[in-house]
Amino acid sequence: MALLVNTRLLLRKVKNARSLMPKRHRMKEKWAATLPKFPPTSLALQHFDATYSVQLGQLWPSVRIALLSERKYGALLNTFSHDAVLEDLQAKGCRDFITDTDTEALPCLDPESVVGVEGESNDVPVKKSNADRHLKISPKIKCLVFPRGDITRFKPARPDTQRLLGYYLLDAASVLPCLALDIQEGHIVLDLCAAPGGKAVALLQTQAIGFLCLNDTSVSRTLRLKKVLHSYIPKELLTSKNLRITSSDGTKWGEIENNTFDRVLVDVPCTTDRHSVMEDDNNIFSKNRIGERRRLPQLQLELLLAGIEAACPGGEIMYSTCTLSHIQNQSVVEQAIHLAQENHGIILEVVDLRPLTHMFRKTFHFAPNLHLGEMVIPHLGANFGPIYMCKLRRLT
Ligand SMILES: C[S@@+](CC[C@H](N)C(=O)[O-])C[C@H]1O[C@@H](n2cnc3c(N)ncnc32)[C@H](O)[C@@H]1O
Repeated sequence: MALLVNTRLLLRKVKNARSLMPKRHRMKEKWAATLPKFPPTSLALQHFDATYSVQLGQLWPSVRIALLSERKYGALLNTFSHDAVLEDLQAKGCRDFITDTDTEALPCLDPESVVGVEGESNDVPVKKSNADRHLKISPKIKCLVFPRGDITRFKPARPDTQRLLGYYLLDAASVLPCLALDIQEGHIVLDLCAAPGGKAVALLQTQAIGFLCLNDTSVSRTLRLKKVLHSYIPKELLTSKNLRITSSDGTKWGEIENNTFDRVLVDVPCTTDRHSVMEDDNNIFSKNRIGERRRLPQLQLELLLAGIEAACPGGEIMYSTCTLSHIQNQSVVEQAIHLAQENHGIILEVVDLRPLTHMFRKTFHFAPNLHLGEMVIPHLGANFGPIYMCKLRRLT
């Protein structure tokens, strides 16, 4: 009898101890022998330690700590909702980081407008635009954040009388590519990898889009995207007059519909660094996804090239990821600029986003001196990102 009681006690202790363990060690009903020796989160961290310590140098230890700590969210305000959500969130201490900016103009931009690309392919010259000192930012997009160092969590949004939710929770830095895309009245816009739809909801807040094409190759994720749209956007704006939703392979888009769109968002699949070091589920560093991970830069390049072809001459393309990886960020952009010219005769310039980083420097930490594009790097005081973005303009 005593033995039975002791065993029960022991089992209860093990159960309690398990609930205190990090998520990766809490695999449901699995015996220790079947747990992977190196869980994907450890493999991801090993990989990042090896590559990012070289790439980011002295910055890596602080970025690493932030990546492994609780992330910060932003509440993208749904301006279609009838509830007084803005006032409510402001009363809780949040501020709209988009309107509450440093209005002081960017002091001086270096006059250099044509630069070489860093790395081995330095023979490819990249034309950089002369930066607009004052960025045009849609006054309709609002994203609320708690102050620096405050990691209060947002409550889930509630539906209003029309069943529309008041805000969409996301990494506040992922609104930046949407702001920088600079949607103007009547623009025809393509979001090539759109699911689950956070950025699409942000783009629609501008209320300026003439026609929006949303695409994602995954059928299940496209269904999620449709659900998200119905939870945030009034149904009269979700008709075939304004919107098309498809589940095609985005790499083939340029062959079907080229020279068409004023603005193209290419928010590609990537190693999703924060997820990869925190969650074992659906982790691209798991052993059975090695091939998929190795193919990512090629897929990203093909998607960006398709987006470039889909844009019209004069149109603008935003490439974005949520990884710190140089190979998935700057290298992809460099190669795309080169191949667009070689294979399709398309000449591109890189749009200087320094006015944007200057404007939002109170809210985000940006990587210093990036040669191509801009990147929000995680920081304990403002734990957003990583988000990389690079904007291209078609000159021909
Ligand atoms: C980073 S997520 C996009 C997130 C989305 N933009 C948002 O803001 O919610 C990348 C998406 O690319 C999609 N994807 C992967 N390969 C693709 C392809 N060949 N064509 C189109 N979409 C693809 C994935 O299904 C995934 O939903």
